[in-house]
Amino acid sequence: MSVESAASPLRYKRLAYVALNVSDLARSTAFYRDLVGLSVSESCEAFVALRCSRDHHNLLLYRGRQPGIKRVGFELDSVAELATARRELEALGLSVEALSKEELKALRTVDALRFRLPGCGLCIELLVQMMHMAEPYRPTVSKIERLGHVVLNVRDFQAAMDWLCGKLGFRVSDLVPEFAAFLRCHPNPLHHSFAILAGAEDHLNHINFMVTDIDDIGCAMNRIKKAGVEVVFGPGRHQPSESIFLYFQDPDGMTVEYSFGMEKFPEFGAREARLLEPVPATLDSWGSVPAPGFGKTGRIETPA
Ligand SMILES: CC(C)c1ccc(C(=O)O)c(O)c1O
Ligand SMILES: [Fe+2]
Repeated sequence: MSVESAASPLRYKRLAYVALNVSDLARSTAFYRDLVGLSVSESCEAFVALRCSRDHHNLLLYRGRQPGIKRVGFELDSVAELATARRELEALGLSVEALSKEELKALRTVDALRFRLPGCGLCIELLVQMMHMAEPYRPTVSKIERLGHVVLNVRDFQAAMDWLCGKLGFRVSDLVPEFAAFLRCHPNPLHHSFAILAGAEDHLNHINFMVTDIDDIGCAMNRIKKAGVEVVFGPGRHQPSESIFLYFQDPDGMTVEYSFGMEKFPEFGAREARLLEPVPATLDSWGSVPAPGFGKTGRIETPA
């Protein structure tokens, strides 16, 4: 299995936000605010916007018939880079959607486009400049550093790899052959902002928030258990990114991860992707075992 990434004109600044469909907007808003520790920037007819940074939103919650992932947004550096990305995506034969002025205004974003990842159909938004809020994000129950990554299970692992790394400019940081690929959105230095796992179905596996302190992991475990929320994996340490982690379930059963620590890569001269042994210790060197509900719930929204 190849771990090569093709040179691509697509250059990502960072993972900016994830949009989820939830069955009960008020219940999920309370969960992500009070237990996860995000702050609500806005609640409008279409969505609730929450953040863990100066951005207007790092998480958007939409009322949806089936819980799952609606889209994921990556920020690019400039309007010029967005124009390059549009040409590149169209040259790849993808159908690129422009956002209406109204939607850009509602999303507090200068410009953006959307396309779907062939295969699983995930809607990917590329955006430029989300509004910075006047007030800094004030951590509450946990010192969240950023929205860290999004992980999907995909039926056709190799096809997803070919698109993401062969055409869309993601780089492989680590590969567990035929099982998992941890991808960085080059030239962003984080070990992974996106990952795919081989699965029987296409679905969301989990979303991740990175915390600034190991105590945030320990305190979260007790806070979450006390609230009657199921811990579905951990605490433990991942070998790929070297992070310490804890996974728990949101009110719809979608999996949320907190992690502390992550390897960073330079833009040039980065180490090669490693081939990691497909054994449980690769995923957790402390030896915890995922519960049956880990990473199971979350439909990928595709057009009706
Ligand atoms: C168990 C899942 C797929 C996993 C494995 C490794 C890392 C990491 O190295 O950071 C993750 O974040 C994961 O979610
Ligand atoms: Fe993760």
